[in-house]
Amino acid sequence: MSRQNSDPIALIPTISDDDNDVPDLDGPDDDDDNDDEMIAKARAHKLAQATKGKSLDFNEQFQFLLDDPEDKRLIKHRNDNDDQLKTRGELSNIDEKIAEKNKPDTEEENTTTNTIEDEAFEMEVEHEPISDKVKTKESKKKKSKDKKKDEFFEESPPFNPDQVFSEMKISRPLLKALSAIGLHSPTPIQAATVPLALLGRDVCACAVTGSGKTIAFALPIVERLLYKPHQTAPCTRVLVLAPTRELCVQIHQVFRQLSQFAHNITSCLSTGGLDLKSQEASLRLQPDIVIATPGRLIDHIHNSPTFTLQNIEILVLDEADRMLDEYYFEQMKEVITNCSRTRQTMLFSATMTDQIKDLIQVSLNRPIRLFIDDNQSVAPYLRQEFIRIREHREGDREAIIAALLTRTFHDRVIVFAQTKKQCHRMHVMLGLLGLKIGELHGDLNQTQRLDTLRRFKNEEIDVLLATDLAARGLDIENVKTVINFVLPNTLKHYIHRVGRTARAGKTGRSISLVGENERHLLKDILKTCKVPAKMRIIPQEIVQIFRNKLEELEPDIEEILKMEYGDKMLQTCEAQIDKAEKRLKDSKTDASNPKREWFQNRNERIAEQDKLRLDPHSNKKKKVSKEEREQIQKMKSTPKTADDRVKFEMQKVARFQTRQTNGSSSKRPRDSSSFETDLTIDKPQWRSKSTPPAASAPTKKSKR
Ligand SMILES: Nc1ncnc2c1ncn2[C@@H]1O[C@H](COP(=O)(O)OP(=O)(O)OP(=O)(O)O)[C@@H](O)[C@H]1O
Repeated sequence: MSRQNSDPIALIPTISDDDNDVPDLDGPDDDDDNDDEMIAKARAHKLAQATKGKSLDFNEQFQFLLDDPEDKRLIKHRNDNDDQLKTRGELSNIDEKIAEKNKPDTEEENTTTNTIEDEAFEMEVEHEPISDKVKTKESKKKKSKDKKKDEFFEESPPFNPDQVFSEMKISRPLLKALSAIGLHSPTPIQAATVPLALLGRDVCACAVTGSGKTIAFALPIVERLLYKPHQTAPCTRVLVLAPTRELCVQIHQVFRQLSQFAHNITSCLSTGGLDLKSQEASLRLQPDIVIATPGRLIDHIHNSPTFTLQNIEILVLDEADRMLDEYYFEQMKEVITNCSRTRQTMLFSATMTDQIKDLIQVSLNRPIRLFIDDNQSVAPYLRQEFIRIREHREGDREAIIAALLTRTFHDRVIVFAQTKKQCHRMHVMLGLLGLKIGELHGDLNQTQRLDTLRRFKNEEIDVLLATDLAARGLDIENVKTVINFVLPNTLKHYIHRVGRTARAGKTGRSISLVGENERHLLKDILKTCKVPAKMRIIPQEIVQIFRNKLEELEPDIEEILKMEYGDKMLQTCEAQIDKAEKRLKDSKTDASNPKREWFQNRNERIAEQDKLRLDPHSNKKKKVSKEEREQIQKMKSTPKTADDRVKFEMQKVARFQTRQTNGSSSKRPRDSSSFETDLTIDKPQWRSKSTPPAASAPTKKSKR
């Protein structure tokens, strides 16, 4: 018992004591624990206590989906597989290729597939007692240290968590809009933020994923715009920045919903991937609200003559910690220096880090700290499960994903992979197993990305395979399960990924595959668990069946990937020809088409990109030795095994982590003075409210 207590990730068994088949997450050392019933009961009681009375956070109108899909997991796998084979909705190119492969060309081929499915089915029914088992794992709770009072922040005044929207100082058109969306009472972050934001205060807000942060900033913004002076010339007064295009689209939709009865409020998107000219035309109309990704916004600042941020009254950084990390550092610096100095600034995220103190110190005015949850919490009704991958069994991962999706978690699932390549491969692989799949990552064009999201939202596809592009902010209704093919780079990444489920007071489940090399992050995750995590065990026999199945599919997978590669090459050539033609045409009308400008010159831009690269080999400009080149070539050409593919995924995580721990060479200095210096060199008094805004921003303009 004492050993169990001292073990940071001790297990509470939830299965019968005499079942010796169940491996332990902590390895052979812990296999002989006594499964002490007393402890189990005490912890179950604790769990019940911990989860009691949480409904206060949300409306009573909310539906809590408490029926546990675990209970239904052994039902009718065969029928489900058949159902999944039925096509629904439009098929993309890759889906057509998969469907072609899946077509029963000959009777013989069909029988083989059936036999495999039969085996899988029989195996599961025969060995039902050893099907997936789940053990409970309790976190070792760290006693929270006394939080140091922060010198930069003002403490938040108390707020009333029980009020309804109609009791807040909100105008009729907004109340009508809230009621039309079906919202009646604010979530805690909304109750805390709205009154302060209406007073024009700067805030730094942190609340768990899915807790309604978007409405927390959108509501007071719309309210304030309702009272804009009538006779003034139109100008852009609100800027919301978010890290991904999809998130911007979503925030834009929320603003439109909230302002549906306020006819004089206009908003516009400014994100990459969408048509530049039509965006320029929209921005010329001076919409009240612009929702943007930083890169495209900077493009407009420098190249759309009438667009300026000098009239910005409210600046919101959604996913603020991401917006202020090294990837966006230079761009954010540029945006913030261009914004009016007298603005109100609001920062929101589920994971605020100390890094953003740099910005708070220099750019926020007496900010109020609104931490509804600590910055390491996952959603309250999230059930966290982990599947242990033993050493030398790394190649099981794809088979385990296939087993989970075909046997247990059939729809409303997001699977996260580390690389675009793995996402794409799994799309083909799972498609050949008859599942309805979509992929979402940076290798797709914007139309494909938005189309995949639409199809997942409309339930035309059951499983969304995504990279971290989809990890932050996306609010997709009723996502039941999030699966991590490998654990992500950091705890923060994990919190955002699993936050795609269990949103707005609903339940959800995350399942993460954890190998030996990922145990350190697992321990960090378990330390933050308020509700004991579970360990899911998939019998090795089942895993083997799926491995065999995937091995049989391998030639088809490779063929489809090859065809895809050919198509992609063709598309790239076509795009290059189009670009060349356009350049030729433009050069004839050069005077009317001045070159677009960027805030960095070419060399600065290349140096910036090089610094941000995780993979030094991907730098085409860098001189690579002959041996290195041969090694890269070998790596690319060797047909990869399932183990190799996982290794590749893990390498990416490792590269990120290495850079985080010792990456001073690639990372910018993050001390506050550097940020302050960066921001104040050009504008010594840029935050001073007494100083009127500069007529034009003193930015470096250079040819792009
Ligand atoms: N007051 C409310 N009552 C009920 N539901 C709400 C309320 N406010 C927001 N929601 C719903 O909660 C869901 C999550 O909201 P939102 O996307 O703003 O979360 P978030 O906190 O920004 O999450 P993330 O950290 O993942 O970005 C949305 O579907 C939204 O409609």
